[in-house]
Amino acid sequence: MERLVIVTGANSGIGLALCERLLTGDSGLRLCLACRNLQRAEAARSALLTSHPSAHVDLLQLDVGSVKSVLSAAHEIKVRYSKVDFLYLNAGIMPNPKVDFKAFFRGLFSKNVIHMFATADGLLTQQDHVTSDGLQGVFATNLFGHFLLIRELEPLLCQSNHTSSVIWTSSSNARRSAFSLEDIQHKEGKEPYSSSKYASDLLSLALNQRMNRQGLYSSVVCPGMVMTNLTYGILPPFFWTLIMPVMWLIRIFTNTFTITPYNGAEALHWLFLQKPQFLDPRSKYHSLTSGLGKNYTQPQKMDVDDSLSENLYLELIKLEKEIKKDL
Ligand SMILES: NC(=O)C1=CN([C@@H]2O[C@H](COP(=O)(O)OP(=O)(O)OC[C@H]3O[C@@H](n4cnc5c(N)ncnc54)[C@H](OP(=O)(O)O)[C@@H]3O)[C@@H](O)[C@H]2O)C=CC1
Ligand SMILES: CC(C)=CCC[C@@H](C)[C@H]1CC[C@H]2C3=C(CC[C@]12C)[C@@]1(C)CCC(=O)C[C@@H]1CC3
Repeated sequence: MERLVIVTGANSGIGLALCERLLTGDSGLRLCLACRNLQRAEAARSALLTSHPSAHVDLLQLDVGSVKSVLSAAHEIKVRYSKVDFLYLNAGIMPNPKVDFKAFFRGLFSKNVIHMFATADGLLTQQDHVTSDGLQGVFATNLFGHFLLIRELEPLLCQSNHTSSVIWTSSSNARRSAFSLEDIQHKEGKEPYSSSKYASDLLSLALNQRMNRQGLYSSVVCPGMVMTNLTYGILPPFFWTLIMPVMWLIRIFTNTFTITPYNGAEALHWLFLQKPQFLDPRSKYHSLTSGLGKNYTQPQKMDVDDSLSENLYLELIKLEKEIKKDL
């Protein structure tokens, strides 16, 4: 039977590269590009159909940062399809990023230099915004919208004699110290991106604890450092042009500099080929590229624990109730 793969944020970067790779590997599947901008989604669909003319590629309007949009997209999915096999939760934002250059130069001459380039720990802050639902924008987009989508699609994800996979595009920038259970939306701090990605790691664990029995499996991926619209927004364009040769040089020393969206999508694609029952719910699956350009996937244990992940899940359920009450 035809497998259905839904990808959020599929019109550019890692999401689009994943779609390209999925179709190259299995032209028989049905892809659903869930994007906030239908014009950009249509352009992505055309590009995919140019290389795979007989592919089944559907479009769906979905703004994961808007509760109304998530609910109506979920409704549309339930009307169109009878089951979901793979749900890639890939859409993400990092608004108004700022690099701390003092910390960068300090890190450059320390023994932590590789770690700094791999994770950007202590390098990046962002200025968040509040959505029309009254939620913090990064939290709403990177985490909560996707959580609501899973909740709404449970009937299609959890079916008897069927396994489904939800796959989060997390990050090496996910950091426990940026996250607080008392402030899950990260209203107070300056690292909403780091907090939201750590929350996705926690949520994935909670989903596995609660939903494996019903056939739903959740995994977390880190695509490495990839040049996409998101990363291009971090520094001015002329700066990127200037340092691009250095970026390729750094890649010789750190396998986390995957750089191209194709390489970054490695672990996302690898997970598509695995039996989800055999994956480790406490590991993050990293896309890595060797100095010679060979791509591979490697699991690394996450800094997560059961009680924090369960408590986050309960907080999200509470917030879901509050938000739905106000609709
Ligand atoms: N690039 C990197 O080095 C890394 C990226 N990641 C993660 O990878 C994921 C993909 O990002 P990447 O490919 O790099 O960057 P892109 O900016 O190219 O892709 C992000 C995608 O998410 C979409 N998106 C953003 N906001 C929303 C929204 N509210 N509703 C629906 N779609 C939305 C964008 O749509 P639109 O085109 O309309 O803006 C775009 O399609 C993100 O989750 C990011 O955090 C993780 C680690 C490293
Ligand atoms: C040579 C030179 C001056 C490099 C620029 C340094 C930084 C701009 C990069 C160093 C580590 C990078 C990084 C990311 C963005 C760009 C850097 C900060 C990410 C935060 C992008 C999004 C993620 O999810 C993780 C990435 C980790 C590494």
